[in-house]
Amino acid sequence: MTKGLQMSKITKYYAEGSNRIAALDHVSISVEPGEFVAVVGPSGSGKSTFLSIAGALLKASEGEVELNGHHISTLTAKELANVRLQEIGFIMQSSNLVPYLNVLDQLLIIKRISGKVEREDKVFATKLLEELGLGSKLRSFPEELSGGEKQRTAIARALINNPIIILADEPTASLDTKRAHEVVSLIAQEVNSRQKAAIMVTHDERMLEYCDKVYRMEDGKLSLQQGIGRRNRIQQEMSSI
Ligand SMILES: Nc1ncnc2c1ncn2[C@@H]1O[C@H](COP(=O)(O)OP(=O)(O)OP(=O)(O)O)[C@@H](O)[C@H]1O
Repeated sequence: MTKGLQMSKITKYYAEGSNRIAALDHVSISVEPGEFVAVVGPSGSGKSTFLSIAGALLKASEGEVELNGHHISTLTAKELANVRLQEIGFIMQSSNLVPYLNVLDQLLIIKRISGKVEREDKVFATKLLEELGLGSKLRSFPEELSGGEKQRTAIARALINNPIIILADEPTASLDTKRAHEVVSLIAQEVNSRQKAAIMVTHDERMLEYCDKVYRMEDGKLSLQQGIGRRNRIQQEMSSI
């Protein structure tokens, strides 16, 4: 069984008048538990389409998506909604927090949607928030948080259901350089310590140093960028010894 996320020969067509355009063209990628992958590429190259298919928000026209060895391409809408809730953690450009919920409740609402909130859920959520440096902000509302704190809450929310994969769409778009580094290094740390598979779409070249591999999307085609990314760098250093 393949762990993590596997996408095989994914093609996505959109109708454009009487024509169809291939927004994704035979895209294949495998992301293992504990692996943090970046996807870069110009506007319109297919990154959002790719992330939507990886996140079970959009169906591929062709190809297979496997999450921890389970094919998700054949699931019903209801089953897909469940996969999104239980197995995928999303971190978006702006944190998308619910304005009238405090930081702790931002996490517990996710638990409430998936069932009953148990005492251990509260303990887990509190520990997670403390680990992400939000221990003193449990009762704060989004308007009382800095941009970095909002994104850290969003990271905690993405982790609360112990998902298989984390998908981050431009998570640093609304942050200054210092906060951007803090947020992406935290994602990298959590991905590593919790052994999550993670994909981050980014325009920010400075964030690539935290990623194990960097892929480039160009005209719907995805290719691995050699020589960039942490894992590549470690391999290069080892081979030069
Ligand atoms: N719903 C849609 N209907 C038709 N065409 C679409 C649709 N969504 C995206 N496209 C087209 O598919 C291609 C890929 O779009 P996509 O949004 O995936 O690119 P992107 O790399 O995420 O761009 P950006 O960085 O600007 O967000 C583009 O040519 C776009 O115009």
